[in-house]
Amino acid sequence: MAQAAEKAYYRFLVLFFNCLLTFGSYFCFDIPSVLQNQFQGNLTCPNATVINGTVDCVEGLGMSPQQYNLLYAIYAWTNAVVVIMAGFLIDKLGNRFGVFLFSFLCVLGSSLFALGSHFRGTPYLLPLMLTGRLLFGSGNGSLTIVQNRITAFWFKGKELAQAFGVTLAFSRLGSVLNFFFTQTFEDKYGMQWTLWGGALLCVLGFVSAVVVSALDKIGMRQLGLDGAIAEESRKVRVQDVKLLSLRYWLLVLTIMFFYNGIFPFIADASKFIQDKYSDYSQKEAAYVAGAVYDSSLVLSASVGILIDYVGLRGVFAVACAVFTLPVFGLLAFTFVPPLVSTIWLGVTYSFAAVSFRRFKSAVNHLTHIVLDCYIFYFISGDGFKSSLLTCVNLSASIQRLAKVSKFFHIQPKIFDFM
Ligand SMILES: N[C@@H](Cc1c[nH]cn1)C(=O)NCC(=O)O
Repeated sequence: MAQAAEKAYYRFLVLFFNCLLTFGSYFCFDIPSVLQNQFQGNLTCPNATVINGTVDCVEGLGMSPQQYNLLYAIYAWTNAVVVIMAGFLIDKLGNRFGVFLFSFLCVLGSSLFALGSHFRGTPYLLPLMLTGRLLFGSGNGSLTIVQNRITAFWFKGKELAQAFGVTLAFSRLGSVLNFFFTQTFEDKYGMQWTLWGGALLCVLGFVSAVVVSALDKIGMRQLGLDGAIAEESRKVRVQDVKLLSLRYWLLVLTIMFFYNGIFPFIADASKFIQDKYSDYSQKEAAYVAGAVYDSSLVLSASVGILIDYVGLRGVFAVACAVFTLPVFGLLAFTFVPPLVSTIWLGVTYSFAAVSFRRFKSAVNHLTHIVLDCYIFYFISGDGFKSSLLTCVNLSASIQRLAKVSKFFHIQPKIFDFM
């Protein structure tokens, strides 16, 4: 008689909880962007006046723009560094250990971040919130790697492309809902409850980690694969990195510079829109900024099918980098409604993300490293130092790339492209 783990419902159950792993952390990642006004708002508003129904002083945490951007930079740096070690750790200790550890780090990080907001006006606020983002950054990127490994294992040779599409869509849904609801929630319940709400969504991720681990363990045992996977993982050699071609590296660089423009922009987009285009409320500005993720959510699946059909991933990646350039021109030098720019950015982002993700979990690992480094590059303006670090990260992470690709037997696909 066929075991439960061999049936379709079992792997779709795994997929459902696997998707929930990152839903909350993606939601949390951009909470600061929606609430940038409050993060940078005044500690008190003693002489506030109301003009046309809006108060001219926003009460908030009193951060400077630099301190606000540091929240994203510290996430990016720890994410980038930890993801390198995470790869090796997961290889040695397994997916189950990975989901527990990294989803726990997300919970811890987002909780510390929320706790920090209670220390408004004290010297503890920034260290607590930065430590929160640091721990959150240590968990989130690495969690996506384990998530993709689990999807790849359960859907290898079956509905793999669709499963990756659904996983990505679920994460995007987290981002989209953040830009739709966080401001309304903050209006009603205040900043502290909003941040605790984000932490609660990360707890949902942790609960899903428990369920996914259990399903994975039971299923692997039924399939008699537990030992085989560990053995395969140990056989992978670091020298395999030499097999990656110049064409592959060029694609990596393209995506790296591409992401450099996307996430730093989203981090500051809501406030930028309010500052530059005077007739946008905070809520409207968040909707417009979130349109990058909205279009990505809507398009990812169809773009995936298109790229699977026509191939040319490298061409798509380069083309969307080129077509993104005018967006920043529009935003900087014209008054064309910003929704045009954010939807446009969402379209090119979808093509870039999908064409890159077609290299499966191994490359996803690399994506996180490169894009996160470049968030710092953008924010700090310290190009040389961060470029150096990125190179170090790249070479270290490519070792992991070779490992993971072998592990999932996806090398033939990668080398097809090259
Ligand atoms: N580490 C995440 C950061 C992120 C960005 N938006 C939501 N979370 C990441 O690198 N994601 C890659 C992606 O394409 O979403």
